[in-house]
Formats: sequence, structure tokens, C-alpha cells
Amino acid sequence: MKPVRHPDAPLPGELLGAHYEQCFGCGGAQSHGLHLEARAGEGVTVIAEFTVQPAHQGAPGLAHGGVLASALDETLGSLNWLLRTIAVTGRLETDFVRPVPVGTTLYLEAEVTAMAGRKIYSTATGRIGGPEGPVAVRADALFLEVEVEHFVHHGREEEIQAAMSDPDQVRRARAFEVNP
Ligand SMILES: CCCCC/C=C\C/C=C\C/C=C\C/C=C\CCCC(=O)SCCNC(=O)CCNC(=O)[C@H](O)C(C)(C)COP(=O)(O)OP(=O)(O)OC[C@H]1O[C@@H](n2cnc3c(N)ncnc32)[C@H](O)[C@@H]1OP(=O)(O)O
Repeated sequence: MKPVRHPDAPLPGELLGAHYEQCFGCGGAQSHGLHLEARAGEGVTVIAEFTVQPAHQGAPGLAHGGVLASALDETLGSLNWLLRTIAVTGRLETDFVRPVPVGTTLYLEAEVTAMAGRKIYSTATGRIGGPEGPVAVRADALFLEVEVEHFVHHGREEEIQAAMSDPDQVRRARAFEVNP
């Protein structure tokens, strides 16, 4: 099935914000996190930027591959905002095409390519040097739609309680709820 942007999705260019303040990918409360900032694009696409910090190294002066995969995963996850669904990564296949030095800004783009029942297929690229620069990383992913209970059931009690007693977090979780 062709992906369809939800009628109440954020407008193209709109900053999506963090889905959870403690998220390693997008949260403001993680000092060594990626602090990835994503914006809605046209259709079912998002764009995002992330600058590699010294805390993200694998080899001297170069980004760790797992961190780059996290940046792709987070960007792909942000597509949830445009579908207004809650989905988690089931599969993430990553190509590392060029090394990414510390200090580099990665220009990321992600798009939903197909949907089938609870399955959401998507693809992403990360470019260096500018939004039109060469591709350094890319990924194909399968996300699976889940109920909000997925997090309540599997998460650790203390973080769940803290999230549920934070009105901002409850508001953010509602923004994802499936309500056609
Ligand atoms: C109270 C506080 C709440 C706070 C939350 C608030 C907001 C957050 C909401 C949304 C988040 C928004 C943005 C997120 C942004 C970025 C985050 C990055 C995303 C992540 O980083 S998220 C963490 C990593 N992620 C996981 O932690 C998942 C662990 N995992 C599981 O939880 C299960 O594994 C699950 C649910 C994935 C599937 O389990 P399941 O039981 O539902 O699925 P099931 O087996 O029924 O399969 C159904 C069909 O999918 C096919 N299928 C399944 N898995 C497949 C695979 N791997 N490869 C190929 N096909 C696969 C089957 O083959 C079948 O296909 P078919 O229908 O054709 O037979």
C-alpha cells in the first residue's frame, strides 16, 4: 500500500521536537545524545541534522558506526509523526559508504516507501558537506506498529512512572496515537 501522510501531520518545514526528553537520539536531557533535530518534509518524508561530537567516536576522530546507525534509526523513527502512529524498529539494514569525522554535520533524509498492515517500510540517507553532498550512510528499515502499551509493558517501572506523570510526555505520546 502506498504511504499516506496523516491529515493532522505537522506541516512541511515544521520542527518535530523530541518524542521523549531522555531519548538518546532526539532528547534534550541526554548530555552525550545525538540531539538530532528533525523537520517534516513533503509527503511522508522528514529531514534531520546531527553533528558528530567527540563522545560519538569509534576510531580516532571518526564517528562510531553504531552512532551513525542510531542517527538513521532516529530519523526513520521520526516518520511516525507524519503517519501519527507508534512504531518501533524491527529491522535496520545499514550501509556505511564513507567515514564521518568528528565535527561533521550529517544531513539526513527519510521516507516511508510502503505500508502493509502493521509493517512500515522506509529508507534513509545521511549526506556530508551539505544537504546535496555525497552519501556517507544509508539504511533500509522495517518498523512495526505497536500500541502504547508496548512501552508500558516492556519499559522499566521508574521511567514509565516518570513519563506518565509528566504532562508534556503524555501530550507527546497522544500526538502519535492512531485516530483516523
Ligand atoms: C508511557 C510512555 C510512552 C512514551 C512513548 C511515547 C512516544 C513514543 C512513540 C513513538 C516513538 C516515536 C518516534 C520514535 C523515534 C525514534 C526511535 C527509534 C526507534 C527505535 O529504535 S525502537 C527500539 C528498537 N526496537 C525494538 O525495541 C523492537 C523490539 N522488537 C519487538 O518489540 C518486536 O519484535 C516487534 C514489535 C518489532 C515485532 O513483534 P510482533 O510480535 O508485534 O510482530 P509479529 O511477530 O507479529 O510480526 C508481524 C509481522 O512483522 C514481521 N516482522 C517482525 N519483525 C521482523 C523483523 N525483524 N524482520 C522482518 N520482519 C519482521 C513478521 O514476519 C510478521 O509479518 P507477517 O505479518 O507478514 O507474517
